[in-house]
Amino acid sequence: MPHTDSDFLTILHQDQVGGLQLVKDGQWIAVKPNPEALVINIGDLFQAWSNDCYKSVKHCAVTHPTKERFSAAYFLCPSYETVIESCSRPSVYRKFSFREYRQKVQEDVQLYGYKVGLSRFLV
Ligand SMILES: O=C(O)CCC(=O)C(=O)O
Ligand SMILES: [Fe+2]
Repeated sequence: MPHTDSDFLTILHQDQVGGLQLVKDGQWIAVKPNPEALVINIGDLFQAWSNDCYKSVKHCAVTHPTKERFSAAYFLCPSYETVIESCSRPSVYRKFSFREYRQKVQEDVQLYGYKVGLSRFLV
């Protein structure tokens, strides 16, 4: 399922089977598996905090037809009370708490079946 992560940063490890894909310049590309390396994904909060300077990457994990794949993800999130606001002006997004963000994501998924994400918080 293509998505962006609703956190600040994701630290990811995938084994040699691979399967992680991301969108670059409008095209899906496979992330070359390297069991010796960690993949660092920028999340939605990082994007908002940087005022869109850094983008939360759209990605997904696809399974191999015959080989089992293993991946482990660590989601770096602030406390729910943390207010996300960029110090750059003009600000692309209104300030919001992580709690508010998570609630909105959950609400949208329940209502529409998908995450709307940061565009809900555009100024
Ligand atoms: O399994 C993977 O390589 C990615 C998993 C992922 O994107 C996620 O859990 O948010
Ligand atoms: Fe993800």
